[in-house]
Parts: sequence; C-alpha cells; structure tokens
Amino acid sequence: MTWQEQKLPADHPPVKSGGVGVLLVNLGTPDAPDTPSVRRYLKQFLSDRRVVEIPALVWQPILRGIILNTRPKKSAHAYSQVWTDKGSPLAAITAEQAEKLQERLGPVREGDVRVDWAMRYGNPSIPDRLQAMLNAGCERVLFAPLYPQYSGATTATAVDDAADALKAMRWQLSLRTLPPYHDDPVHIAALARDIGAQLDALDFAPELLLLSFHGMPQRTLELGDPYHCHCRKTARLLEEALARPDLRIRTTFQSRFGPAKWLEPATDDVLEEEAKAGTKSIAIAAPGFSADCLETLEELAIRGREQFMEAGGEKFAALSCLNAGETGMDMLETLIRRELSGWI
Ligand SMILES: C=CC1=C(C)c2cc3[nH]c(cc4nc(cc5[nH]c(cc1n2)c(C)c5CCC(=O)O)C(CCC(=O)O)=C4C)c(C)c3C=C
Ligand SMILES: [Fe+2]
Ligand SMILES: [Fe+2]
Repeated sequence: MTWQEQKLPADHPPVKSGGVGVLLVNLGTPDAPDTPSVRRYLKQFLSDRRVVEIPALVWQPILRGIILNTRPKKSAHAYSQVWTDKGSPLAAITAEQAEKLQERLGPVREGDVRVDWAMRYGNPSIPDRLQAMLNAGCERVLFAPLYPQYSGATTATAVDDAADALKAMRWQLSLRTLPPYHDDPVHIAALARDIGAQLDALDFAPELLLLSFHGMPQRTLELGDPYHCHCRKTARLLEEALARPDLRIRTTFQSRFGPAKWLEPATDDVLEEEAKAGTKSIAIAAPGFSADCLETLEELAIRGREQFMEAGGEKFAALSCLNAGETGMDMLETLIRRELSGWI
C-alpha cells in the first residue's frame, strides 16, 4: 500500500492525538515450527542484503536452489524442540516484555505511552505495528531494537524497515531510536546481577563461564561493523562487574552459518576443546540476546550440552537471558524512560 491509498476504517479513533508509543523490536521467528513456515521466514530473513552481504545475483540462486530446500526441515525440527504453548520463545518473551513495560509506564489512555512489539522478519511486522500506533493516536514513537550490541544485520536493518514504513505515511510519526546499550552501566549491572544470581543458584561451582555471542562473518568486522567490538566490550565490562576472580571466563561466537570465515573462537569448538583439555564443569551465558530463543534454548542448552558431555565434560548449565524478569525489566524501563525524556 502506498501513502496515497492509506485509508482508515470507519470506526477508527482519531489519527494522532499527541500520544507517545514505544515499539520493542526483535529479530523474528517463524509462525509455526513446521517446514513451510520456517521456509517463509528464512526466505525473508536470508534475502535481507544487510544479513547476507553477497551480490543478489550470486546469492539468490544459492538461497532458493539449495538453502531453502534443505535448511527449513532441519530448523523446523530444532524449533519444535523449544516451541511453547505461547508460540516461539522469542515472540512470547518479547510480548511479555512489552506487557510488563506497559504496566510499568502506566495504563494506556489517550495521550499516554502505548507499548507494543514487532519482529523484523515474520509477524507482527514493523510496518503493521507502526501503522497501528499511528492509528491509535501516537505522534511520537521510540523505536527500540532489543539488541545490546549494534550490527548492520540486526539494529540497522530494523531501523531501515521502520524508515521504509514511514515512507508510506503522508503524515509521518516522529521517530526516535534506542541506541545500542552494550556498555551502558545499567545493562552491565543487570547482566552481572542476573548471571551472578543464576551462578549462585547452581548445584555445582563451574570452573568456566562461557559468554557466547551470536557470530557474524569476519568480513563484516573488516568492513567496519562495530558488532565484534561491542561484544568484546560487553564481555570485558561484565567480567569486571561479576568480580569472581576464581571463575575463568571466555568469550565465544556461536551459530556459524555458511562456508565463509565467521568470528572466532566458535562456541561449539571451545566446548569440545575445553572438555578434551579436562574442564569438567561449565556454565554458559548469552549476553548478546535480550530474550531466549532458538539460538540459546536449542543451540546452547541442548546441542551445546551434548557437545560438551560427549567430549568428556560432566556438568553443564545454560543460563537464561534477562527476558522479562525483574532485573531485565528494571533495566529496560530505565533505558526507555531515559530515551523518552522530553516526550513524557
Ligand atoms: C543477536 C544478534 C544476531 C546477529 C548478529 C545475527 C546474525 C546472523 N544470523 C544469521 C543466520 C541465522 N540466525 C538465525 C536465528 C537467530 N539469529 C538471532 C540473532 C542474531 N543473528 C536470533 C535472536 C535468532 C533466533 C530466532 C528465533 O526464532 O528464535 C537463523 C534461523 C535459525 C536457523 O535456521 O538456524 C539463521 C539462519 C546470519 C546469516 C547472520 C549474519 C550476519
Ligand atoms: Fe542469527
Ligand atoms: Fe543457530
């Protein structure tokens, strides 16, 4: 739909009435853990030129001819292992974060803050939720990609999508974006508190804590993407804030995809290498993810455990992300209120 065709239903509330919106955004997920749904999702995700930086003429035949014929079945199986009665964990947790943030910012009356959530790929889409906010009277929207570390493949493509949605509006919303918060003291303190509490609640004392971040092609670092530096900085500050001199801590990168060289060291390689070198007990945290998802619940908690145990490890714990827990919500509320200053 173009802005010339944009129409509102007859029973619609007045467009724009000074309201403020907050849109929490995450990566996206399939609608169901089955092969056709995963194929649809992967087609949209992996066709994004911010995610796969290979010329379309070269990449699209590989994507359509090979990847979309093989990966969806395998990934659907992985999704089915972590799917919940509220749907995909990533979507369910993001919805809960939005609900809890709404409670903290107050009930929605005209002119008040309206909190919603959207996904960059799949549903609910960013254009759909921005239009819904406009229809509900929001003149100003804080667009909040929930990625602590910035990368072109996550933060920037979400902002691109919002900007494209604005292109279709005659009377645009005013948009602010939440900056990356990888080194924000409020974020580091929340991670240290939450991870510290989870470590203390374990029935064993791990010899090693792995901080596993989602990987990216090494080339993106060479092209100037700050993602790798942001991950390293989060890890360094978190290690300082945890202040556990007896705990060895290592940073790794997970979810390698395709034949290109990705950021190293790879989480799966390190799990195996550590077990073979005699490390018996490990805890693993994923401070690059604001919500648990396939990559933490299946890749780390299920496959990571298998890899470590099969290579000789004995005790393994996958720690949760901040999700919609009190510590995570306190942090999110602080970051969001700060960005809303002057608006509310
Ligand atoms: C947290 C930051 C993320 C970065 C950076 C990122 C880069 C990136 N990812 C792929 C390929 C895949 N990622 C997949 C899942 C996935 N990725 C992130 C986050 C980042 N990705 C999340 C939160 C998720 C989980 C989604 C969910 O539904 O729970 C997948 C899909 C699953 C699968 O088939 O394995 C792929 C594929 C690339 C190529 C990339 C490059 C920059
Ligand atoms: Fe990914
Ligand atoms: Fe993965």
